[in-house]
This record gives sequence, structure tokens and C-alpha cells, in this order.
Amino acid sequence: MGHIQITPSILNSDFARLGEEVARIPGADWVHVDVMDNHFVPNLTFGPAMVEALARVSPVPLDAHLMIDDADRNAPAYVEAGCGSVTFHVEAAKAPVRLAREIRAAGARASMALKPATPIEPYEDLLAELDMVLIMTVEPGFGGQKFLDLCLPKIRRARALMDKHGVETWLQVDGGVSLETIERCAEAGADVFVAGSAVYSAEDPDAMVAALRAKADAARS
Ligand SMILES: O=C(CO)[C@@H](O)[C@H](O)COP(=O)(O)O
Ligand SMILES: [Co+2]
Repeated sequence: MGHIQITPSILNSDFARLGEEVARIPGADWVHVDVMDNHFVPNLTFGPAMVEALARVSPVPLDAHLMIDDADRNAPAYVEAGCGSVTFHVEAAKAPVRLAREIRAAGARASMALKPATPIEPYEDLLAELDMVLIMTVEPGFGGQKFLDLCLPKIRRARALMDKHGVETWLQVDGGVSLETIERCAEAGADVFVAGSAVYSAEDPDAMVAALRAKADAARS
């Protein structure tokens, strides 16, 4: 299991001041950018040009979460835009192994996301091809939703499969992660934590990043 990492989502930040919003979280490990196309999910956010502009000013690397159809064709643009990590949804990819290899070859970390109803077991043999697996703990599309406890067993099963195969793949959780829920995720085996509304509704977002990290670290020991 890797060290604890916190990746705040800018989905609930002020889109009119994105450069300033990312400057408020210098203590984060990554900035999580939720890319939505109004097809894979019923919401629309950023495209590659916007992400490229953000990558130029962000104090930490970008962790792109692509909630878009036809991931095979559309994901490589986000590596080119300067993201350090690119996550595609397996439900939107026709050839996930080829896509993961393409993302890695282009110089980014390759990651695969699963919606709450998508099982991890069919993808056991893909783990070595991936730098990270993202387990959604809400239905993708919007920030500020309630954490789904029903996803915790899948986090445990994913960690067990990673241990069984001896891979270094990170395990990210995304959706409803807060001071109330992060310990449960860390105990289940997650090591990378997305937090959107918890960070950007806090008076001091960087202090919230530190508080989330401390809770996850404590849950580990
Ligand atoms: O991918 C998504 C939503 O689809 C997430 O990244 C959320 O935007 C995180 O926000 P909170 O649930 O933490 O408010
Ligand atoms: Co996300």
C-alpha cells in the first residue's frame, strides 16, 4: 500500500477563479479535475484546452478523472494537456489495456475508474497494467453527494487483489470523502483520497487537506 495522498476536486470550487482556487491547496498531492461530457454523466465541465491552462498554473500535478464516452479516442488529449495522471472509466473504454498502455507511453500515470455497480473482479488481470484504480463512492456526475457505504467491501476486495498480485497500483476513492468518512476508506485499503466539497467548503482548504491526511494516517496505524 502506498503512502496517503490527498487530491482535492475543483468541481465545487469557483470556476471563475480556477487559478486562485488551485493556489489555495499547496499542501495537496494532486489536483483532481473532473472532466464531464454530458453523455457519460449528466453534467458538463472542462475540455483539454481548459485543463492545459490549469496545468500551467497549478502548484501540484493534475489528476484528471474523465467521465466521458469513447475514452479510447478522447483520453490521450488529457495527457497532452499536461496531466500527470489520467483516469478513464472502464464502462466507457472498448480496449482498456491498449488505452492504459497508450497513456503510460505518452508519459502519464494510467488509471481506471469503476462506478458503484461495476465489480473489480473481472479486471483482476489488468491490475499490473494500471498505476491506479479509482473506486467511485457516489454515482459520478456531481460533487456534494452522500458517501455510499455499500462501496466499502469493493475497496477491501480491490486491496486484497492488489496484495495477491503484488502490484504497486494505487487505490483511489472518490465521492463523499470527508472527515466523517475518510477513516472508513483508509481502513478498507484506499491510499489516494479525492475530496471536493469537504475541501472547498472549508474556510482554509489547505488546513482541511492536512486534517484529512491526518485522519487517514491515523486510521492506518
Ligand atoms: O468525480 C466526482 C463526481 O462525479 C468527484 O470527484 C466529486 O466531484 C467529488 O466531490 P465530493 O463528493 O467530494 O463533494
Ligand atoms: Co472525480
